[in-house]
Amino acid sequence: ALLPILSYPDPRLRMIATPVKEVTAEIKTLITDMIETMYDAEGIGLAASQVDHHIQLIVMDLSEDKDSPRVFINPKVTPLVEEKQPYEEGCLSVPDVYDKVERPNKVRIEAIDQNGNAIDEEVEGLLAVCIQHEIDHLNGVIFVDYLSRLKQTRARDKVRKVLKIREKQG
Ligand SMILES: O=C(O)C[C@@H](Cc1ccccc1)C(=O)SCC(=O)c1ccccc1
Ligand SMILES: [Zn+2]
Repeated sequence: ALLPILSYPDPRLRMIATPVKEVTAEIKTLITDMIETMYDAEGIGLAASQVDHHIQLIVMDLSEDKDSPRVFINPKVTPLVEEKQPYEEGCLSVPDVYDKVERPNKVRIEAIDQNGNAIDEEVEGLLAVCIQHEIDHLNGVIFVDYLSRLKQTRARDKVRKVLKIREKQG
């Protein structure tokens, strides 16, 4: 089922996600719904916080054909390089706002997948950028927090406008 995505500056986006103890049937259903919602919203990632479920769960799919979703539960990221690179980021909770954010672009990801198997990978590029963006969501951080006050104000105004247009479209 499609889930409603919370929009900036909704305070629920600032909640801290709790660790997943057991991958229950409910969580497996949530994973399916999040993947469907991510594709519908044309995103490459989605954190459970964005759909008002405050548990440490992320889904991502960077593939061309949108047919290889990845699930990260209780993810931990460790930078593997000192220097940070700028990358044009977007966010499904801040529609139509894109801006450069500096992040380490090579990281180690430790997590578990939906079957409880350990994930321990070194990734770089967009995958590294996206996983850090999603883990930020689990910690109540949104990419606009890294931008100037002026850009944050503009982002709030932009989201208000986009939501009004979407309401009219019904
Ligand atoms: O809000 C989210 O977490 C999803 C977000 C993930 C993300 C994209 C790009 C950089 C960092 C994190 C999106 O999918 S935004 C929309 C999108 O598909 C996109 C935007 C910019 C570059 C590539 C893809
Ligand atoms: Zn986001």
